[in-house]
Amino acid sequence: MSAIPSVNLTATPRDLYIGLMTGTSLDGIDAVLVDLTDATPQLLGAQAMPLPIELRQQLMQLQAAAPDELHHACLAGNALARAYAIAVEQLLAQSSVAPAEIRAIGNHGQTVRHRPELGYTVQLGNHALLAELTGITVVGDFRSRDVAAGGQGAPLVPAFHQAIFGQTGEPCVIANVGGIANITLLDGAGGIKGFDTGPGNVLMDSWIHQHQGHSYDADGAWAASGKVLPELLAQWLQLPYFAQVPPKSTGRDLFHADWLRDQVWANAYAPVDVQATLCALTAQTLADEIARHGPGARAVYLCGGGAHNHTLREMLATRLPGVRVGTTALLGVDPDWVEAYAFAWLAWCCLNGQPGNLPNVTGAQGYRILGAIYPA
Ligand SMILES: Nc1ncnc2c1ncn2[C@@H]1O[C@H](COP(=O)(O)OP(=O)(O)OP(=O)(O)O)[C@@H](O)[C@H]1O
Ligand SMILES: CC(=O)N[C@H]1[C@@H]2OC[C@@H](O2)[C@@H](O)[C@@H]1O[C@H](C)C(=O)O
Repeated sequence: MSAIPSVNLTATPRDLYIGLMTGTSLDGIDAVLVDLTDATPQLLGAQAMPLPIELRQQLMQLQAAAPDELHHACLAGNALARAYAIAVEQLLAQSSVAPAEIRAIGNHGQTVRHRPELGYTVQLGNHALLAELTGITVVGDFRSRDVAAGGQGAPLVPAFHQAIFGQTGEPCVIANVGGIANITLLDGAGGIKGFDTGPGNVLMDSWIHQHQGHSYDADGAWAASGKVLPELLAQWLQLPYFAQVPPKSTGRDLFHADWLRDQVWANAYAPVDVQATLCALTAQTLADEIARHGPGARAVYLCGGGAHNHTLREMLATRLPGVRVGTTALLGVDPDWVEAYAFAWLAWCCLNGQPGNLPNVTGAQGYRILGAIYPA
């Protein structure tokens, strides 16, 4: 009698992670579920959840000095943790995955101050409370260790971009256009550079909100109906940040509504032309830095919400003749989920004792394991 073949009914455990991102646009929570079991990571689920309006207002106020801000920051951190927990619950329900199957949540938190030159960067979000509410291990506070090591603490996505998009075989750029824009220059032979180029959508969002009441310029349609003001653009391009050599990072600390108001108050510009000029500022600063630091780039792959801004894409393509301009969808990852995906990956790095920073990008003294772990 031949032996009955044994069947292994125990499925190999998957290495599942959740990534949570609330970025400088303050538009909402991006949550992704990813499988990092092997060398071919997979995005299994994703969803965006708007931030409750009062919490968004609280967070906006915390971007600048405000009365009793420590108290309000702690309360906002708690409210964020509750909102993150809802996003996690919805993501898991939608994906039919139980919390116990998740190895960890990589939680970026909400940046309210970024002052690496003073030795600190602050991302709110009560990680301990999120671990309590979800019963899942949370890894958070990814930037502080890099800052402690003398780095900018940002951008952190270049290592992830290299890991996931590094096989294109040609020099290319991944450009994340969120509130702030950052680029990763991949030379096609393993070399990586990366830094923040300046404003992405943050000023455009603020201006259209002030003049049209919309939270953003859908597809860049309003900007497309205005004309770029060359003198105003030239004035903005004088800002020292744009001439600074990397490592460099920035945020709402530099690019905010008051800065914009100071720039335009003395002239009766048509608001629509200011919008067109702000769009050109984002495109021009991206193009200038790509030409300066990645002159051989053959393609630019956009991600972040700005990837949906057609006017911005056209302005960028015009300023980079001979360079293909598309989105990371061409590389297999939906541009809306790249950042949250990166923080799931950074949580994996932390739990596996791998460094998450690139010292030549952030300026840190060396590779560091990033993040603080709050076990389930
Ligand atoms: N259809 C669209 N057309 C034009 N712009 C859009 C569109 N959809 C989203 N955006 C822009 O993208 C922004 C959100 O982008 P994203 O979520 O990548 O930013 P973030 O993660 O908050 O910022 P950061 O990367 O700086 O932390 C919105 O505020 C808006 O300006
Ligand atoms: C301090 C901070 O939150 N910086 C963000 C912000 O948003 C874009 C740009 O500025 C980038 O430096 C960074 O985020 C991405 C995810 C990063 O660290 O790579």
